[in-house]
Amino acid sequence: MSQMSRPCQMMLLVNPQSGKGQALTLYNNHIQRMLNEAGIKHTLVITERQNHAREMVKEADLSQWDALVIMSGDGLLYEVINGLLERPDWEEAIRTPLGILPGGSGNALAASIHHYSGASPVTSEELLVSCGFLLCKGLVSHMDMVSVHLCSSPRLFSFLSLAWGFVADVDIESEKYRHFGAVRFTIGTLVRLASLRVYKGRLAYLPATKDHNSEEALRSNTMLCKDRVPPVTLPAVRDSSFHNSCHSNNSLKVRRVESTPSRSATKALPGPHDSLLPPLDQPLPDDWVVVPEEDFVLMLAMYQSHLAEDLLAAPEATPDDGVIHLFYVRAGISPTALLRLFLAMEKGAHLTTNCQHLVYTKVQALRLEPYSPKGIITVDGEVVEYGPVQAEVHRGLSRLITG
Ligand SMILES: Nc1ncnc2c1ncn2[C@@H]1O[C@H](COP(=O)(O)OP(=O)(O)OP(=O)(O)O)[C@@H](O)[C@H]1O
Repeated sequence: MSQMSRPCQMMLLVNPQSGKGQALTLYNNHIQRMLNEAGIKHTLVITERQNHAREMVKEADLSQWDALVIMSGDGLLYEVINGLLERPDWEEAIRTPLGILPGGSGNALAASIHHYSGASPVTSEELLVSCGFLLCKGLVSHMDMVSVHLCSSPRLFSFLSLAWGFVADVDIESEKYRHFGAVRFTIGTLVRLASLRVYKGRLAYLPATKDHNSEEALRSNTMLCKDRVPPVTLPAVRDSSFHNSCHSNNSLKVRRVESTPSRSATKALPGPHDSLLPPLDQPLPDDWVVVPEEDFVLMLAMYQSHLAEDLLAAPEATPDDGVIHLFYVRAGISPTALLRLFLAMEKGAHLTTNCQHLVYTKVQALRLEPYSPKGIITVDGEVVEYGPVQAEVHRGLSRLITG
């Protein structure tokens, strides 16, 4: 963790439609004064439509900005990260410190940052104030980034989660309740529990090793991504008003293949090289583990602690631990037992419930091949192309203001 020179020029992107549609009011009532009192100059940018933020950061002169801060749900940060990684100078661009202030209904990253600070859980409004304070402190950590390959869409980058089955369905089906705020997930969970279904597919993963998530591994990535040098001369001041088994080892290694991982079709595109993933249509190397079951209720890959404000899905996760926290729930679990798991998840206690259907393991990469022709896969809560998907973690690739 390093001390950021006080963010002298911050671009604050606010999505006025996020969550209950109150992000601008929250900015005016809480954040503007906090930033002004902390002496942080910021330019307010109100996003006007989908992909506005993505296009803006793709084109922006990043030397003018010490930090890009998002006040919205996680969806806007997802756009910003993918915009940065689409730039020809992606290696430098992705080192721009990123911040988040909760303005959506999920606010998973904001809740994770609050959790990493060691503070006890808080209400939604208190979370905003807490994240505001952490932002003003301006400490920057590394944050893992996961590259995600889909069948025919371009590779994309994820900072939070990859979901299939129950969690993805609840996330998307509950969007119609987003004006209720975080309660939307509870409503969505109850609705989906009433018609619990089984999702068929094949799941495989490359287990995490001590070596790959060691401090040395982070340092080697850090050497590639040296901390951003603050601009020497700052532009003129901007007007801020412009505006268990839970556990695992029952999996079998099965596939044997001749081929070694080759660079996939994305090699000409910006972004880091995925050294662990063969092309999606090719077999996996034999050090991958193929899960023996093919009937699931959910698959959830997490790289931050929180799945939503009040869902501590991966209690052990830290922003730069270099691992994907992989959970899956096997078919056969009763709706009551699944509800119990989600209730326990509010305190991160689901891993100690002795649920025989829940499996948790840490991985470096994974591949999922759903069998059913239709369904939902989400990346950071956004719907992506449905079909085979694979992902690889890049330790500490980006920078996150964690306070
Ligand atoms: N002015 C706007 N009008 C409509 N959509 C917008 C606008 N600005 C941004 N967006 C889009 O809204 C989408 C959702 O944003 P985001 O996830 O940040 O909020 P949310 O959906 O309310 O939050 P959550 O995911 O926590 O429910 C993003 O894809 C973003 O591109």
